[in-house]
Amino acid sequence: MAMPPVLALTTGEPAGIGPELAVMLAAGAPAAGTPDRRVVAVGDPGLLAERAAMTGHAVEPVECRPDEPLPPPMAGQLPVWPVPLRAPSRPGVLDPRNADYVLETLDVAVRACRDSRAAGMVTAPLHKGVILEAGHAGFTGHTEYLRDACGVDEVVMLLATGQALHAREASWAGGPHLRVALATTHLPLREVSAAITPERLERILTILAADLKRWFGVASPRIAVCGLNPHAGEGGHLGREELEVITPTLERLRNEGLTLDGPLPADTLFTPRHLAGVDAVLAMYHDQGLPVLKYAGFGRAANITLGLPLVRTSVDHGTALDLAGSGRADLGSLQVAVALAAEMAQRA
Ligand SMILES: NC(=O)C1=CN([C@@H]2O[C@H](COP(=O)(O)OP(=O)(O)OC[C@H]3O[C@@H](n4cnc5c(N)ncnc54)[C@H](O)[C@@H]3O)[C@@H](O)[C@H]2O)C=CC1
Ligand SMILES: NCC(=O)COP(=O)(O)O
Repeated sequence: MAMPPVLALTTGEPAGIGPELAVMLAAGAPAAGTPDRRVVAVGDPGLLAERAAMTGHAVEPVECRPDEPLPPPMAGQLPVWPVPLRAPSRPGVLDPRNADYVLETLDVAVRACRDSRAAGMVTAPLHKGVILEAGHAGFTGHTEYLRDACGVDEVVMLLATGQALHAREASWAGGPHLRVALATTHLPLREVSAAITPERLERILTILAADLKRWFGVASPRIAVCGLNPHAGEGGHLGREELEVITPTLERLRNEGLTLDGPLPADTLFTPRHLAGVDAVLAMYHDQGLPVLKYAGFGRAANITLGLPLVRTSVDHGTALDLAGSGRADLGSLQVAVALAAEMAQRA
């Protein structure tokens, strides 16, 4: 039987803002221009009902079976594929007993995507620290968890904001319309240099170029690559990774047909002269690229995992434990992430 094209929204860390954002999404009208995809929350229906009441939203979670079509849409109802909390959850108070709950919501969504019961998954934020505390050694985030769950060798974290969220041909032409990808994701800074290998850069750039074409319709992507060191190494005086690893790798990939600028000093790459005509920037590490992206569009950006055999988008923020239960969290990034997943699902 043909299934309705739904997006699975994992509701994330139960003590964070994810559950109330799911409720707020169900309470509001779809963002303008969003392709018609229904959202089914993945999480504990009781938790969602409690957060709806706490934040003053008249939203009723309706339990549905993941292997059956959703009931007809009704205003004020939020369909839920149920996953039971392992322990009661209070806003702002982390409990390692719920780590398995959070991971199970991801497993349910991945299975639904792989079985074509969902057109894609959108993830509300989880708390990496509490999952590690619960004993899931090596857990570093959705991106790496989904890589392993899908059995692929490499994935790429890309954040986008503004017009750069949408499939189009035109490259950067001014304004806060950025796509920023990362060569390394959740690594301590002291381990970044060793992780910047020719093999990793080649895998990341190959996926990035292919998925800019696939998901964003960029026919011949041009990617600007940051150096690792100040002034891209200052000719080897401030670090040798550019000379020994990054430059030769870019050279080899150019010979294979990729259009790559750099390595460029990261402090000047994010200026109009260097961004003009660029389709994405590759930063070497998390806090080299993401502060710029978040300055340009925090709350209106989405995170996309490239290289997966399924559509996954996410919010640009974390669990915001300080806001959980208050109803004051900004819904903007989740709306953007849902709209982008719906758009990507049309191209899948
Ligand atoms: N997609 C995901 O699952 C992500 C998870 N995280 C995780 O979240 C946890 C907390 O991370 P932090 O660095 O504290 O970042 P955070 O994004 O949770 O909070 C940073 C600041 O932004 C504010 N903020 C965040 N989201 C907001 C929203 N929707 N509306 C209004 N204000 C908002 C918070 O109140 C706080 O002041 C960490 O465990 C981190 O790993 C962080 C980023 C993404
Ligand atoms: N800063 C982005 C981030 O931490 C997102 O991580 P992930 O859980 O989506 O892998």
